[in-house]
Amino acid sequence: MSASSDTRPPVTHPTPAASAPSVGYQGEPGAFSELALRRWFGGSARAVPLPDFETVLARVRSGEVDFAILPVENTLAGSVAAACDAFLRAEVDVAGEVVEPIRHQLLALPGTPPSALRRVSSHPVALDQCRAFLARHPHMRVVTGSDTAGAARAVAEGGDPAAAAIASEGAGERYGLEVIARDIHDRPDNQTRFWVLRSWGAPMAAPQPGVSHSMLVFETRNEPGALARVLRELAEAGLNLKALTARPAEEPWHYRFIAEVEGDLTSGRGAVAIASATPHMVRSRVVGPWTVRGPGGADGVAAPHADAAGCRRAIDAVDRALVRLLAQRRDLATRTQSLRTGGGDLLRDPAREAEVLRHAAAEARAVGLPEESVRQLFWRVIETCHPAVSEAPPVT
Ligand SMILES: O=C(O)C(=O)C[C@]1(C(=O)O)C=C[C@@H](O)C=C1
Repeated sequence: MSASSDTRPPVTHPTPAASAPSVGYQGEPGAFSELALRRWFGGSARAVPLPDFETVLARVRSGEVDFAILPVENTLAGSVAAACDAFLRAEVDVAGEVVEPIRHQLLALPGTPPSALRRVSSHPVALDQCRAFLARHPHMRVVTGSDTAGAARAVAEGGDPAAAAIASEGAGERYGLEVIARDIHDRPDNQTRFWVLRSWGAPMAAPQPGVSHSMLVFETRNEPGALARVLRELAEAGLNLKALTARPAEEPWHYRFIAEVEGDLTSGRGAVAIASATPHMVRSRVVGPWTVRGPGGADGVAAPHADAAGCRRAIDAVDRALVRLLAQRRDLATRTQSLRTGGGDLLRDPAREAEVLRHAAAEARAVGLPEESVRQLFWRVIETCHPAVSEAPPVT
């Protein structure tokens, strides 16, 4: 793989006309996909739980939901095959990517001693991330279910003290379960990548900062070197190959490849690479570009670490990102002010400030932060972005 530095302008990020988009996800409330969609869309988005990946894709394709979120790869369990296959069958666009830290908890009815547990259920991809824990507890029979939060709900509703589920702490809180064993995933830096999907042709809005990523979906001729020739065109264009996924095409022993690269395949050297690779491909389509958010993503938030020094480095990275976001916010606020006043004196808008504080409080509630404290912090944020605004916050 070759390194690349992306100096192109920011990727255009989709935002639907409505301020609170609807976002479909597979699973039940409390699923990791719901956490991921909150990271991308914030607390005000309407999360729409759906039974399976096919339904998620069908809903976003038909426009019944504005966006969808799809788990595509986990650092321990690898590609989420069913999600990739559903994506390959649907004509949808990737609008963004979220990298979400995944922390699994063993959940059971409150007061259950660990020795009483006989059965543990969860999504198979989640079970794959907790292999060492499950191997250490062979007295628990492993049962696969259709999602983590659904498994937690079933334990709560079933009332069986021998039953446990593996799911997020949030799912445990939602369904009134207790954490019996904490952080049981095989590595502390466990993460999943999710694609944010939209139907082709959905409106695009404000550009987002960050490195753009895009993908080539293709099939090759069944001949020696066909895949290597396509990949060489990408490498020679200086595009870093981030992930290569192979899924079976319908015809026996034929494959469909998803090559994800850092860079834009729709313009410049990326488009030239695609033109050169075309003779080596049977079918192909380019998807994206999009930006990445979350640990290891383009917004610079660091991954979780096992030791305190690693955590502090991660905190430092988060703090740097926060300050950069503040500078970005100040620039936007300054521009808003000048558009509102036609370049005149700074003018406060108490109604808008109240709205900003309300949004921040809603966001805080969604991620479990103390609302009042975040509200006050945001008053200081408005102040910091506008030194001229320094009075007490409006009462809402
Ligand atoms: O939204 C605006 O009109 C702004 O000027 C930005 C902003 C803010 O920082 O959020 C700043 C001052 C106004 O009183 C209201 C909001």
